Amino acid sequence: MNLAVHFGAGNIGRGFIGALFSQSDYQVIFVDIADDIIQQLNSKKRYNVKLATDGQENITIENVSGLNNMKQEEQVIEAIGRTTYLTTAIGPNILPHIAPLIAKGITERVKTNSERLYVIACENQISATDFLKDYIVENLDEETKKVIDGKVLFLNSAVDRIVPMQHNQGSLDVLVEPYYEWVVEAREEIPSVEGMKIVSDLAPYIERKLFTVNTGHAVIAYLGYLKNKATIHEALNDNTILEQVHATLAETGAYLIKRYNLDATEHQQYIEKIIERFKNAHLNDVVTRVGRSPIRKLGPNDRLVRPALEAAKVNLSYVNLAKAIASALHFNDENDPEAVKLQIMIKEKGLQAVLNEVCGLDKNSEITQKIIRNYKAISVKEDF
Ligand SMILES: NC(=O)c1ccc[n+]([C@@H]2O[C@H](COP(=O)([O-])OP(=O)(O)OC[C@H]3O[C@@H](n4cnc5c(N)ncnc54)[C@H](O)[C@@H]3O)[C@@H](O)[C@H]2O)c1
Ligand SMILES: O=P(O)(O)OC[C@@H](O)[C@@H](O)[C@H](O)[C@H](O)CO
Repeated sequence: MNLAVHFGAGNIGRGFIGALFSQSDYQVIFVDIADDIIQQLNSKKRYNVKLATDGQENITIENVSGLNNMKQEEQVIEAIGRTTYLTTAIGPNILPHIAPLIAKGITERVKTNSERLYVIACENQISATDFLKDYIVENLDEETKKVIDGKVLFLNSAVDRIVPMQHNQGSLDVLVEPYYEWVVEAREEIPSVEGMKIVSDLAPYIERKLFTVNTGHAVIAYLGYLKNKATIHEALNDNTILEQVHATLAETGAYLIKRYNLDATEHQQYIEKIIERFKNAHLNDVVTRVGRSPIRKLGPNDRLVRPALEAAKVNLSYVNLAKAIASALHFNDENDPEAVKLQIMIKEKGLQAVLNEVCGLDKNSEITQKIIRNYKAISVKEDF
């Protein structure tokens, strides 16, 4: 049986990527720092993926186990030595922290194993695997750096499945939406995994996903948060929020259609399908999860700022994206370390400096001015 080593036994790890490997007859070793999850994986050796539908269908996931990367380094290195795939779903900010251990695993592996290793970061970030590769290479000695070409293949990917926070403390089971899409960029044949779609150019897929699913999600989360809505589906019941999502996705859509020569009707259907996915009340997806890590989400290459900048470059509207950015700057969840940090930064440095430092926006640019105007409008009047 082939092996897949997956870093991050969280929602996407167990509910999507690990599950697909298991269903494709791979043995799956999850690597995580959460002791309770690792212990349960090793004692139960199985869990259920539950579909967020009226029927709540169950899929049993087997051949799974776990390792703690902080406490079981040697075992992780040994597993990397014999795995076919090494995947992650851990959050883009965590990739630099797991890279040293992966580098150790690769260093040992290439000494004895000539089989190719396939590395895929499954994160909501453009070129996440390229970033992971750079972090890993920084941790390799010169000799290993010379031999990894051809022995380790780093493949970028786009992952799409809504997996909310789980409200089942003590259980490994994961509630997921039925829809999923996993697109991997590869220019040669790679070992097959059920549900993995191979493309030669990922750019249109990842941009379409990030700037539709994740931009739309962010708009609902940040406006929902401002209007005291607990969940995404509840926020979408508010017509002003629903209208704002449509208006913002019309802006990202205009950019995507122009940039990738998409069919406008098909893209509109894609948008409608995604908004229907957001309405799934079985998911009970809280706005604080979807809005989490606002500093990351406000980054220059992420779901809000990048499409606004791209739209501006080609003279397309970004009025509603500017509103979304302004609402993200108001996200003040006290349980979210990045939200807390962002609010302190705004207080101490001012909005213009934060837009420059966090979003990479020029202090005097038109987009900065638009965001500041919207930010102030929200401060004085919450319904906009
Ligand atoms: N949940 C979704 O709907 C969804 C969909 C598509 C993509 N994603 C992306 O997948 C990634 C993971 O998201 P998630 O929702 O599964 O998050 P999650 O918080 O449920 O899972 C992350 C896991 O990583 C583990 N972890 C954190 N730091 C670690 C470390 N240093 N070493 C080992 N393990 C560590 C955590 O313990 C946790 O189990 C993110 O990049 C996210 O954007 C999520
Ligand atoms: O995971 P994040 O924090 O980048 O974004 C939050 C949600 O938008 C995201 O997890 C979606 O549920 C997911 O990307 C759907 O495929």
